[in-house]
Amino acid sequence: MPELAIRSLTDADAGAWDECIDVAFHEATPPASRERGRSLIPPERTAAAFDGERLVGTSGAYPQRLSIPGGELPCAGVTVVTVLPTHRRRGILTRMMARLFEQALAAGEPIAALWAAEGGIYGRFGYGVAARTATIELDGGSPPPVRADAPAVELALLPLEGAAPLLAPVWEALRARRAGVPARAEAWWRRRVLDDPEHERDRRRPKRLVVARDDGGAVRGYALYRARGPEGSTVLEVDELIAPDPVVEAALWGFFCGVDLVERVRAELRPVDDPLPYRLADFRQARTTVVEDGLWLRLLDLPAALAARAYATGLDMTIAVADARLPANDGTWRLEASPGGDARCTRSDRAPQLALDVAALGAAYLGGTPLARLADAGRVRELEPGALARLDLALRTPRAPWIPEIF
Ligand SMILES: CC(=O)SCCNC(=O)CCNC(=O)[C@H](O)C(C)(C)COP(=O)(O)OP(=O)(O)OC[C@H]1O[C@@H](n2cnc3c(N)ncnc32)[C@H](O)[C@@H]1OP(=O)(O)O
Repeated sequence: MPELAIRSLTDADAGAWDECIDVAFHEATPPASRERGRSLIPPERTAAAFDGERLVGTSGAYPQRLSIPGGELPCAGVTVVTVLPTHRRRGILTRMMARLFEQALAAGEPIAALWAAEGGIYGRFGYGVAARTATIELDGGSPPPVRADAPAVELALLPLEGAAPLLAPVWEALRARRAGVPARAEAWWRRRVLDDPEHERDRRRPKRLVVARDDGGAVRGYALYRARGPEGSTVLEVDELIAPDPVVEAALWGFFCGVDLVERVRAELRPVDDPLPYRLADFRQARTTVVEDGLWLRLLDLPAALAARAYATGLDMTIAVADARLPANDGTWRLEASPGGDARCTRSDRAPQLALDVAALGAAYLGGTPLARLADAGRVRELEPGALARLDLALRTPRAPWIPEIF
């Protein structure tokens, strides 16, 4: 049997790369979308696995900046992980992931994140579910959100083309408010968010953009949405509704409550603590129909990642972390933090007060998964009474982390 080799993608391999992804995901991606998919991953951040001359596996990483509590961190946004069905379960993903970790660390990315195609794949590689997402549905023609203070915003429908500079500041404001949100480059806006090729519509109508502008004309919030379904049972699918100012957000939801000839409004990828039900006169008017895993997070450089985030309380704690795949993370760490200030994470000889594996720490890192929940699931061991509650409090954030897009 020929030896397996892993190397970066070259132009000559592009066709086989696209084909491998289509076969593994059971898709038939049109050429323009294939090219676009490749164009956003720097070639040196790709890994193609070869069995002799044949390309049998793909993986890549977007160099992202992910918002974390109190700031942001460079992050490897892992994507297009596939292995041909003829070559599965021979360790190809395992080898690609080891290479990806090495490259991310070399690029100064202390964390990696991904969306998982299946829930059973990535825990073994040290990823934990750091941000979950919810689907919310409303009946068409529902009463709008109740607010005492009427918003001084004007709603306008705008063309998608050229909208990126208007929307980017709103996205940035969201990143300052919630952890888990990747920064978007101009090309990402243009090619991933605002692009609307007909072959990708999946029987839905064109993507539309509604913005909320303030008195000065600045865009303070926006929503991208589409209609689906036959006349009489049209569903408006809200792809993205972003408005860090709660009053502006209420105005945009009011827009969706008021569109005529709509049976239902469905918004996927909402935060799990979406305030919408609390805005409505009838709490049950907004139905949360699905809650599922969203962003899986992996600490690659554990001390750098833990020192980079802000903590809600002061802390001086010793934690034992198990990490079989990245031994530099494995062992006992002392985490010192002042509330809202600097943090330090250093190796320690002291007896650990808490023990967990790196995937559980990844799940808790953005503040979206209480350690107590992980402890109840048998994933965290409290070795000194009170340690669990203290670390839990320090990791807590006012809002749940949110990943509003799949990458
Ligand atoms: C971020 C993303 O892109 S998510 C997309 C993931 N890709 C897909 O779902 C496409 C279809 N599936 C595939 O292409 C492949 O089956 C992959 C990529 C999921 C796995 O690739 P493989 O080369 O078969 O994985 P590999 O042989 O390295 O397996 C490593 C371990 O993970 C386990 N594993 C692999 N895939 C799965 C799975 N889908 N569910 C549960 N366990 C899995 C293996 O059993 C193995 O376990 P072991 O270490 O105990 O022996």
